[in-house]
Amino acid sequence: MSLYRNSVWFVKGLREYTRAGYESAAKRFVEDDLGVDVAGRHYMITGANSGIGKATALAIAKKGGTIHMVCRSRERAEEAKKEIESHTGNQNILVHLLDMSNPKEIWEFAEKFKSENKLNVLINNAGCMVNKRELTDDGLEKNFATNTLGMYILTKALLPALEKEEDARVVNVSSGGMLVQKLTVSDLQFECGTFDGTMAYAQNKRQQVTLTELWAKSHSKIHFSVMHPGWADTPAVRSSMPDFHEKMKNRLRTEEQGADTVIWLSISPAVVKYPSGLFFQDRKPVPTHLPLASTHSSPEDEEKLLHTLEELSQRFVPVTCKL
Ligand SMILES: NC(=O)c1ccc[n+]([C@@H]2O[C@H](COP(=O)([O-])OP(=O)(O)OC[C@H]3O[C@@H](n4cnc5c(N)ncnc54)[C@H](O)[C@@H]3O)[C@@H](O)[C@H]2O)c1
Repeated sequence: MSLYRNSVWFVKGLREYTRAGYESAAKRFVEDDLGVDVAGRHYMITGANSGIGKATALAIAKKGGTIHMVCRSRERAEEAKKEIESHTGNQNILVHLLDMSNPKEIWEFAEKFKSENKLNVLINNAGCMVNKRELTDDGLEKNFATNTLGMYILTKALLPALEKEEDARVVNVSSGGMLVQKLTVSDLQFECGTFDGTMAYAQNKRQQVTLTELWAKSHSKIHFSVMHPGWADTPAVRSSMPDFHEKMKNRLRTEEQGADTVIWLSISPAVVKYPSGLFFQDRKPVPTHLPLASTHSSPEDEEKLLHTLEELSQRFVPVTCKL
């Protein structure tokens, strides 16, 4: 079944996820959709110093939005901030240092952020594919800590701030790779069997889709979406998937093409015509399962994911945030 899923997915990818796939899809884009001025609105983008995150930050800064860049490295973040400022003339670009694999730091950051800022749109873009099973200082598997638990805690902690604002949105940058995975909740940190970084990443990205669907149901004041950027030529693809990059480099999307749907979901008034909780590719909702792939999960498993993440995340709430 896994061979079936991988083959169907790769053929689909060659048709849809490449640069040619983007160019073909872009023929139906409505130009006016991005014709908005978002001055006064605040956008938080995780992993905003490179790739799709930076292209998103640049485009939204051009439209006048205040950008909160959430990054790990001060040096790389400051360099990207300068580039965004000089390209756009927008001076409302703020850098926040945060390691998305450190749950305690995320809780602390979100508490402080909420007390000092407003937030209209959260863009969960930071992500990683670590190919060997590595643990963080907290003993968490690195892909899970960054892609699932970190994203869960940041979103959870910022929901009250988002709920206070008009037209609040959460945009989760997942991956079409999740189509090959069925949600697994019994082994969230990949302790059993042989570790496969690509599959761990795809499982995390499936979890992001499930979380988006669940949050959309329980938080009606916020518009949630999750998306696949296509296959874009970014530092992550170059370093984590060197063989794939080598074979595909002439067919990959640019970072801007990968970011297009993130930008559209974050700023366009056209988006809120769609129900909350959908999975998008090239400005269009698309199915979250491949045909005949048996990847549908039970409502019990989906609830269990939420419950397990909530329980785990609470272990890292600093005393100051509990007061
Ligand atoms: N490029 C693609 O083809 C592709 C395809 C599908 C999904 N994606 C997703 O797009 C998103 C952006 O990736 P990209 O391709 O632009 O790669 P990238 O390497 O340019 O960007 C990833 C960003 O996440 C940041 N990041 C990673 N771990 C972090 C941590 N612990 N704390 C803080 N920041 C952290 C990195 O520093 C970087 O800024 C990711 O979620 C990725 O999974 C990309």
